[in-house]
Amino acid sequence: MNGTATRARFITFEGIDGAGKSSQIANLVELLRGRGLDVDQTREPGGTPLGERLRELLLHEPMHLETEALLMFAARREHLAARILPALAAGRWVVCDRFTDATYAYQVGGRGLDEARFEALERWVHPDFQPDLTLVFDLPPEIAAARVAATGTAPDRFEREQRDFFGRVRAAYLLRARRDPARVRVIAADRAPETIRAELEAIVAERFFP
Ligand SMILES: Nc1ncnc2c1ncn2[C@@H]1O[C@H](COP(=O)(O)OP(=O)(O)OP(=O)(O)O)[C@@H](O)[C@H]1O
Ligand SMILES: Cc1cn([C@H]2C[C@H](O)[C@@H](COP(=O)(O)O)O2)c(=O)[nH]c1=O
Repeated sequence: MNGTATRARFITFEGIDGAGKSSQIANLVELLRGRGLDVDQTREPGGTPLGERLRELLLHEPMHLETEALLMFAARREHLAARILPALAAGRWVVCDRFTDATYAYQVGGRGLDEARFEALERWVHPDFQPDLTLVFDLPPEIAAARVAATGTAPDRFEREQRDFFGRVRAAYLLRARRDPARVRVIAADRAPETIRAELEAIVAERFFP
């Protein structure tokens, strides 16, 4: 990648559980730092001490669907105020594992949260603010489930959901991408890691370092 981007950017990674975001996030962060950029890598739910405590509840404690959506946005409000916006203002790039598209995909698409409630929360928590680029890792739920199972770690409340849940989450991500194609890029995640890495690098280069 050549050239210099003018301002710090907010880049988010999305996809169903097991889509393969983690290693590609690490690749991107390494790539950006290699360009001499200051990069803050973070995640949702989480990213702040309070957000990490909310994450524990969200991933393990049974709760009402609307409680889940409210806690996701509560953690996000804190994350924006305490970390994301100050980092961007200071010129640090922010790379985040999941953001509001995940609430649309999981709570609206997966669980059936009323879309108007989601929109009200999004408008409240971050009016006029969206990621500069969102990368949706797309793959069939059965492949993702096999990858998660192969890790051998105990599944959390979301990972224990059935295939049809992840089918709805996947469809909601793709709908969100179709609605905002300038921001959201879909990456076929059922390919070799090196192929995905190369595509990711090309997208970022084209977008920010033309
Ligand atoms: N392209 C790939 N092909 C095959 N396996 C992969 C690929 N990418 C990642 N994996 C493996 O799949 C598993 C899940 O990957 P990873 O943890 O990166 O997914 P994730 O999207 O971050 O998942 P989650 O959202 O559940 O944290 C890991 O064991 C990882 O090594
Ligand atoms: C931000 C956000 C996340 N989720 C779900 C999606 C995942 O199952 C977990 C987070 O775990 P990860 O594997 O570390 O990505 O939380 C959600 O349902 N809604 C959201 O807004």
